[in-house]
Amino acid sequence: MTPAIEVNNLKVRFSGSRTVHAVNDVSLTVGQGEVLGLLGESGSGKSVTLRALMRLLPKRRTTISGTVRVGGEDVMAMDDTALSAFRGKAVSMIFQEPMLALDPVYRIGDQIAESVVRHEGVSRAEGRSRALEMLERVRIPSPKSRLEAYPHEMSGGMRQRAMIALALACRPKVLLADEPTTALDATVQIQILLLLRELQAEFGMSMIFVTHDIGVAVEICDRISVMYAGEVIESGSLRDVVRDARHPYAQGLLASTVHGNPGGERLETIPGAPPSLDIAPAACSFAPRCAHAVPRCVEAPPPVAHLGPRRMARCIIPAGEMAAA
Ligand SMILES: Nc1ncnc2c1ncn2[C@@H]1O[C@H](COP(=O)(O)OP(=O)(O)OP(=O)(O)O)[C@@H](O)[C@H]1O
Repeated sequence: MTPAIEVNNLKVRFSGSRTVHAVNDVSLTVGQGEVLGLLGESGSGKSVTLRALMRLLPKRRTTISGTVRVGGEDVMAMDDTALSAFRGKAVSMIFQEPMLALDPVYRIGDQIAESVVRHEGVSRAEGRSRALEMLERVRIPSPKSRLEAYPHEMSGGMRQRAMIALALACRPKVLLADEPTTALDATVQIQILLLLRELQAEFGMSMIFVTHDIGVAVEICDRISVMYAGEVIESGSLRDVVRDARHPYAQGLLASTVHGNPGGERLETIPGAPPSLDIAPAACSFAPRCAHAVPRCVEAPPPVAHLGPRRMARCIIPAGEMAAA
């Protein structure tokens, strides 16, 4: 079966007052109906990767290479007309800040109806009835009267639900979620995660879910790719990565969270800071912070250890090359 999303060797570089190698050779595959978590600390390139998939990056001073296929379609080859049909119909995106998706000057019902009319060519009345159905699906209280509300008249959690209703109104096959629950308090966060998981299963959507929080990833993801300094350094099933991470950075990231450390031992932090992204990595980006690093780690790119079907780590230790180094 064609994967829902296939990214190969994606590279994104920004050049302005300084050069930023934000995404370095990222490859990802998301199966139909699968939820992939993109996990990593701030600045590791998660959002840029997600935006590249929808071609939402600024055109000026941005260099993108690699291939991106969504539902088998070559996204990099799409012209503006194809892109605007693709966004919101085949693939939708939700954000931490709902006002990036909602227009402050239009009523919620009109925004959803307009999107359905534009993408599906249905009548205005049908668009309105889909808007009502979607507000009901995301369990917004008093959905009929909320059709007439402006975004600023809603609470944060309700705006988040309205954004999800808008994103899913045209039943996209793929949903890209960029930390959609990070700004919410814990109770609302879990409600929104459960809602997303329910809608994902019901609509059979594939998803990439960006988060820096392993606790959130555990609630919603089937698979995990861990990013560090613009690279995917480990991928596998949620269970494999959380229980048996093989890359020293992934191990450190998990040991620094309660979820990765169920024994309740003292939480550890990783000493040092991520590297500057002004040059493309020529060796292991984590080596300067890695307790296991040997000279080879700073001299050449790390080998990719294939640890099983759809399971990999980019490090000499799982690759079994430590002794030879
Ligand atoms: N338009 C841009 N121009 C220049 N640099 C950018 C641009 N967008 C992102 N960057 C840089 O690219 C790098 C990766 O950013 P990205 O937003 O993908 O990180 P992230 O992992 O999503 O972190 P966060 O969770 O903080 O958003 C960062 O160094 C960021 O400053």
